[in-house]
Amino acid sequence: MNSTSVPQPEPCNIVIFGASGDLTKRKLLPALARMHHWNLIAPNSRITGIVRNHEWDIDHWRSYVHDALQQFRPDCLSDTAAWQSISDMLALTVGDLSDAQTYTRLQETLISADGKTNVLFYLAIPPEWYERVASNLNAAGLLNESSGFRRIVIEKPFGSDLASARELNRTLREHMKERQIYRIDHYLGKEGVQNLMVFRFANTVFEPLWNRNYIDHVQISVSESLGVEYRAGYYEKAGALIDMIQSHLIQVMTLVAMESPVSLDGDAVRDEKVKVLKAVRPIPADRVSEFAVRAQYAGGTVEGKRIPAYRDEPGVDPDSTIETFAAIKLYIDNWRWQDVPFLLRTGKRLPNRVSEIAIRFKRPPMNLFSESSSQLPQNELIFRLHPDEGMVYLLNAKLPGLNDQLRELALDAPYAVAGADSPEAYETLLHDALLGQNALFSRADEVEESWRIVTPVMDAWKQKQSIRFYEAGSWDIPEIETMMQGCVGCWRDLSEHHQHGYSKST
Ligand SMILES: NC(=O)C1=CN([C@@H]2O[C@H](COP(=O)(O)OP(=O)(O)OC[C@H]3O[C@@H](n4cnc5c(N)ncnc54)[C@H](OP(=O)(O)O)[C@@H]3O)[C@@H](O)[C@H]2O)C=CC1
Ligand SMILES: O=C1O[C@H](COP(=O)(O)O)[C@@H](O)[C@H](O)[C@H]1O
Repeated sequence: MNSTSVPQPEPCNIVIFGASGDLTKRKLLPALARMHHWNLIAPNSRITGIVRNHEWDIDHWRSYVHDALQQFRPDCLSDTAAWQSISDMLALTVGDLSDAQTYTRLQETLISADGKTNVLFYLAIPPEWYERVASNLNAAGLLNESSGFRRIVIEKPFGSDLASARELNRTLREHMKERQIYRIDHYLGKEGVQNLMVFRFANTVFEPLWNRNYIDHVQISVSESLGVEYRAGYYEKAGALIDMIQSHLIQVMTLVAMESPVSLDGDAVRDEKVKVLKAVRPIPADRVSEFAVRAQYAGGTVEGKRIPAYRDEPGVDPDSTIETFAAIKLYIDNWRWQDVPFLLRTGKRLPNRVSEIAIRFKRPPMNLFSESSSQLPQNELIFRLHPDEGMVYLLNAKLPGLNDQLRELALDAPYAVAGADSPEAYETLLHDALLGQNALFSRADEVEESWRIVTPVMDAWKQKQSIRFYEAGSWDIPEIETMMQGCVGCWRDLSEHHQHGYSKST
């Protein structure tokens, strides 16, 4: 990354609640180490871990951080001086989240620089603790901004339905202002997702086509080969609809659909996203099966490995009807998008890991080349997020030679720039949170609207005592094809050979 043009945030106390947890180890510590590497953590900053295990002391915390980096970011340890400087930033507070003393002790660890005491609280803890921790922080005076900024980062899930999300937002705002709350959605930190906004609003070429006159439909797909891993407890309550669609996929959809914001200011961007969400047509409660499909993986083979059924995974109810695959069709009732389907799908234990956003254009009004092809393949613009980031534009061209045959031409533009080191989503988002830039974080009303959109589907699925299965490692979910009725072509084929955008999804 070219860090010379990237602003360095002010010195800050970065306080991690849940320092001994999985998210801290796999995502936060590696991200902080990389930010340190790029000089994006100001000297005189401090990283304070909060743990409840009284056997931990500062040496234990230091060696824990070292081990985490060894495992997930060994490059950040190659320079002894760099590690020493990270190690010098570390501080530890031991105490339970429910104990007022924990917050008093934390207060004592905070350091000031340049006359300010800035604090970013990262709540890497079970969500049922968010309200209580916010209340305890407030009671201890730790959210008062008289000596510097006080911001709080929380992780999804933001509630478990519309009512609980509203209640969470209401309670958090009893203790702090909305602008102090950073609801993280790591999809918004992905380079490929941010590129969507740049592509749309820094170019003139496609924006005139970006509407119902030219676009037939939009497909947003996140296919994972992994299963639920160690998170069955959480997943059994969430399922694919809430885990991925209610948050990440709907967020991505808003960036595809929104109008140009008046600026990149957080509220300017989020105002436009909320307008999209508010325009999403409610799914009729009695017709959910036309708009949404769910399934659960049975045993099978993924990437050459035998995989047990979801119901046989540790921590999963043997009769579980939780979906590991979900697809949903949404319409945005506004001038630009009237009657253009937005098709969102995601699942675990599918054949491979592919994420992409595909904009499928309408067919030409007539086919001059009918002798050589009965139906022209449709033009398609694909933003790839995984396995590699980039854009592909699928066009029809002439097959070279003395014939009038056509071929599909893929203008393939990888996103990576030789030698460039792209930031991970958590690096981008932590950097933004330290700078006070909240455009890539979800606002309360966005979260609530997303819950509103999925509520009829959640309700309908809760009432059903059965679920259909797909073999792990397969796309054997034919029901999703009926969602494509009226659309040009089929779902895109995400299998290995096609993932670079060369697919002929007729
Ligand atoms: N892990 C991930 O990839 C993702 C996580 N999230 C969200 O991030 C948050 C953290 O998740 P994750 O790291 O996986 O969870 P873990 O269960 O691995 O970690 C939870 C942390 O909270 C601490 N904790 C729990 N109760 C208390 C208490 N009473 N007092 C002090 N500390 C306490 C735990 O301490 P102890 O070690 O002592 O138990 C542990 O450090 C959750 O909200 C989750 O939904 C969101 C997306 C992805
Ligand atoms: O938030 C989550 O995202 C991951 C998928 O993220 P990706 O960046 O690997 O595409 C998903 O596996 C997990 O279940 C979900 O909670």
